Amino acid sequence: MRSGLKGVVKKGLGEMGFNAGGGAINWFPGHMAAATRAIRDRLKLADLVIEVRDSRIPLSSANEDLQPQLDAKRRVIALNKKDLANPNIMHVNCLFLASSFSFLLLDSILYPFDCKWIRYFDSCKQDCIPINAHSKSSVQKLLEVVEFKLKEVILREPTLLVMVVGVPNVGKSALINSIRQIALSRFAVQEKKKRATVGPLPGVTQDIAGYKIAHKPSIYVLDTPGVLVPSIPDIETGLKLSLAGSVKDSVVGEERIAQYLLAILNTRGTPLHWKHWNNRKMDGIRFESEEKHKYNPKDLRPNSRKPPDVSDVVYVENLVTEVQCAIYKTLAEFNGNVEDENDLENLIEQQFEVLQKALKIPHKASEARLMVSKKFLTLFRTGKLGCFTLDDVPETNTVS
Ligand SMILES: Nc1nc2c(ncn2[C@@H]2O[C@H](COP(=O)(O)OP(=O)(O)OP(=O)(O)O)[C@@H](O)[C@H]2O)c(=O)[nH]1
Repeated sequence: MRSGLKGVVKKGLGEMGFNAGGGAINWFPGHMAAATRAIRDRLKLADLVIEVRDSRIPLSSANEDLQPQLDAKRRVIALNKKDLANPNIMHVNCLFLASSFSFLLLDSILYPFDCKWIRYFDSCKQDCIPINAHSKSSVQKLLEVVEFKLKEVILREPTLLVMVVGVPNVGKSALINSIRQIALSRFAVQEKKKRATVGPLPGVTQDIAGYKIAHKPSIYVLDTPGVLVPSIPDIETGLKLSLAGSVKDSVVGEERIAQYLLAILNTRGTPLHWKHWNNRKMDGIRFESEEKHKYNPKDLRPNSRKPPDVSDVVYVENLVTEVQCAIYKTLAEFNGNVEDENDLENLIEQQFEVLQKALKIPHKASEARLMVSKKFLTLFRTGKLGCFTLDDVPETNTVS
């Protein structure tokens, strides 16, 4: 980890003060403890497990406590939300299965040179496929892998159980709904059409629910509540999980998560690339901060009865451009060293100020900083700021 970022992350420990012992980020409410026990029990019966992880954090979104049990099962890791991850390392053609399924491997020519994550999981002999749970074709590819892995068992078992597990908010329910849609069209399953509940906040699913997706043999998929480990190993993993939305915002605090995001962007120099994306627009940017918008922090639109002149899409596009322009300018004009903890903190403070303006949050708003953080995080989480992969590929296992 870069030194400036490390300092900010470390400082977060003291300032957040989650517990007297040093402030680890943990979210393990009662329902998660109960769900973890139930998942462990059901895992014994599962014929195959789809472990859903977040493509932006392929390692940090693994539930480490469940790994020994998952290692012993037929498993496919679905790296979901690939549309939000860096495409260079989550390329759409990067269906890569471990050597036991080598005949399904795509020709190596199809791999972009830096398809590092896919290569990493291959080096661990772990079947993995990047997906977008909302895309039928993407889920279809996952199903092909699942069916292939179940081929032997399908011949001898009348009923099969596929479990979908993962940390909160990685898209398990969205995936199950897509699987059911595909299955209903393919197998004409005679069953009342119930849907798994999908939501933007973590912890939506609190019960284990089964959905029949095929008959002869009957195949059931089990949706499970997202579960974290009782003790997240280090603060940076906790911050990454928070940034991806797997830890409830109130556990860490939106401001701290937004500061972490800014620290990542600055130390990676990401805003310097935004200049090129927005080159045409940047010249014409007008800051409209003096306009007094009543603001609803839950979404990105002003809470005004009169709709904005421009369409919603254009409004959000302009907002994104203004935000990117503001962050770019502060970084480009910054005389300090982003690798220095104090300098980086000063820069982030400046960026909070310009963000307030760019996000059109009134100067006197009592909770302006919180509103800036919420809006900024929403832009990141919806992919409006671009695609990011926050975890680094472990070097020791990377195939060169
Ligand atoms: N961009 C994008 N968003 C997704 C994708 N899959 C799911 N989502 C969104 O992520 C959020 C969480 O999805 P859920 O399916 O509720 O996640 P979950 O894992 O079931 O969540 P818990 O109930 O907390 O365990 C929702 O807003 C989904 O629309 C994806 O592939 N890409």
